Amino acid sequence: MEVGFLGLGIMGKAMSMNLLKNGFKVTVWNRTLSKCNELVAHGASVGQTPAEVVKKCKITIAILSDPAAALSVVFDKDGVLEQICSSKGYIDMSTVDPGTSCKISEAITSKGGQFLEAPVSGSKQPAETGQLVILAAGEKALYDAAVPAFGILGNKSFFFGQVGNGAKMKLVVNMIMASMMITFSEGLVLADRSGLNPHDLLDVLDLGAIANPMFKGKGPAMLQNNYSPACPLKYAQKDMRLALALGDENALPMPVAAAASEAFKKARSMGLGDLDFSAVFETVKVLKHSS
Ligand SMILES: NC(=O)C1=CN([C@@H]2O[C@H](COP(=O)(O)OP(=O)(O)OC[C@H]3O[C@@H](n4cnc5c(N)ncnc54)[C@H](OP(=O)(O)O)[C@@H]3O)[C@@H](O)[C@H]2O)C=CC1
Ligand SMILES: O=CCCC(=O)O
Repeated sequence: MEVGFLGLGIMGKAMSMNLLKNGFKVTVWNRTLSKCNELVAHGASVGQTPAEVVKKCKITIAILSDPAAALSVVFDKDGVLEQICSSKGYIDMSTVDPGTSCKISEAITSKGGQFLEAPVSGSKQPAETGQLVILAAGEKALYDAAVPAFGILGNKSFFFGQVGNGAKMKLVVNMIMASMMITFSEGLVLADRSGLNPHDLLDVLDLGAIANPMFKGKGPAMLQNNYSPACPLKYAQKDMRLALALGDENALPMPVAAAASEAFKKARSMGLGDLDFSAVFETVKVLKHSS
């Protein structure tokens, strides 16, 4: 099966590599074209534009930084819309808001194409090992056609019905994750300031009811000030912004998420946006020092 792949960042590079290694023919495109070279070395073809990729492939997958990037790749000159047609499908796996997804869906379907949103839960390592959780919604026939690819990229795929539901699910999950990261950071600092060993706290947490892969995976690195990016902080802040907007639309007060969002904004203002989102720990350390 031949698929197109747009966006070779942390996630897209790992995901397209998995498809290649598992027998898919893949044609890739990235805004910075030089990032295609590593995939070419593993057998990928390159399209010079998103339109060229769509022209060549029956199904094209994208995973791009944010709503502006997702829209640009579809609507701008040489974009997806120029070549999408009734025999083709477009799957956007970027984390965006439901409104952005619906806008892309309307444009694709108005030209006869099929559209699926399919954001993912899981970060760099699950992308590398094909262990993502895929949160799809939109055209069911395209979902069914994509199941073989999703089986390589992830260990579980969900289909949530109409476009927007996948985006909403992803934002709810990431809102919980980012809020947990703030509480975790405060706990680590509180343990330290009150005379406990924060490494002991990690051990205790891992044995109890709130043990989870995020605390276990990121905690030891955070205590060493190691924030090598798996999920860049600027995206966690983007996701909090989009999740709070979803809360606004539903008139839902979310005071904990709002406070967490402010911490991520603070971290970006400190220049930490390209580090892993666990670097928000630095804002908690600063606040606790100054009080
Ligand atoms: N990293 C993670 O752990 C996870 C990330 N996500 C989501 O997946 C998406 C991608 O994340 P990730 O791979 O980490 O991000 P990266 O920053 O590593 O990659 C971003 C990609 O988007 C491209 N891009 C940015 N702006 C534009 C634009 N205007 N036009 C065209 N292409 C553009 C970049 O191209 P270029 O190389 O030229 O800059 C690059 O290919 C985001 O929506 C993120 O929220 C979801 C789950 C986990
Ligand atoms: O969007 C980033 C999510 C990271 C994760 O699910 O571990």
